[in-house]
Amino acid sequence: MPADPSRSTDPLIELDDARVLRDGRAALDGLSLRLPQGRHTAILGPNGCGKSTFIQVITRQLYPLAHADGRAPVRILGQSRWDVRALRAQLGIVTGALHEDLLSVPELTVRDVVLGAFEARLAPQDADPAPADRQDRAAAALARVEAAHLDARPYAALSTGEARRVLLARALVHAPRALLLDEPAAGLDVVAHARMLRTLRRLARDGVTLVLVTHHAEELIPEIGHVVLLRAGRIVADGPRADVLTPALLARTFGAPLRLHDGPRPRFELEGDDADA
Ligand SMILES: Nc1ncnc2c1ncn2[C@@H]1O[C@H](COP(=O)(O)OP(=O)(O)OP(=O)(O)O)[C@@H](O)[C@H]1O
Repeated sequence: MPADPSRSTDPLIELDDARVLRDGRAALDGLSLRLPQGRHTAILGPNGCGKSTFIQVITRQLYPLAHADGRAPVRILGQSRWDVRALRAQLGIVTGALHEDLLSVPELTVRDVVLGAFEARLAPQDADPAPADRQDRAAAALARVEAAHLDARPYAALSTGEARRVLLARALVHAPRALLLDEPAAGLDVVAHARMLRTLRRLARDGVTLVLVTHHAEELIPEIGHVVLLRAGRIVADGPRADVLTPALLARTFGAPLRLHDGPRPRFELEGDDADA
């Protein structure tokens, strides 16, 4: 990362012909993408299109093949190499995989989970108790997502909706400029779902850039003005929301006649779908 990445005006995420093989097959097949700071973007596509692979590339759990000419296939804020801790301070990440990892340590409290972000670990280990400024920031991050009351609860005992808010607080504790969110409202009940979308809208309006990776239409909150459609590890379309979410491009992406009813509560309609069939 640069000496002071907080001043960088480089694109948030750049992929240059990124190719990732899994079991010998291309999960990302020459993906080129440029997501600038300040633009809320959704990466949308069906199961298996490469969304999780994309996230794992950003979190450095997977690496694209190197280019023969030395070009970097992935850059974040202009850097092709980055330290995980420095990255988290710029780009908070909320994924189901992180949730699973946190569940593997049953004694963690919610406060531990948020404090762990300062050390890029599941739980804090540097000092016990953590320094007062970190405690204050953890409390503020929990309050920001209306989860202050969960502070002392065991993370493993939370409901899905509560845990999702805590993950969001953990991602926000560094006041990152951007959030990378993997299906942030999936699996939540109707109230938790609406609350999560409301929180995301507020964060977007507060100036946190959102990069949302999803196949759920309802997560396309109005602040998302740019959409990238992905199919089989390739880009089908990349452009302004209204230009991209067309029946023709959605059909090409999902392989079926799909229409988006856009608006405050976007939803997909599969044409010809008959509940009695
Ligand atoms: N651990 C793995 N080993 C081998 N192949 C994998 C692995 N994980 C994913 N793949 C393959 O890589 C491709 C992209 O998968 P990926 O999980 O990135 O898609 P996705 O869009 O996140 O799907 P979903 O919406 O179902 O989570 C798929 O063809 C998938 O079968």
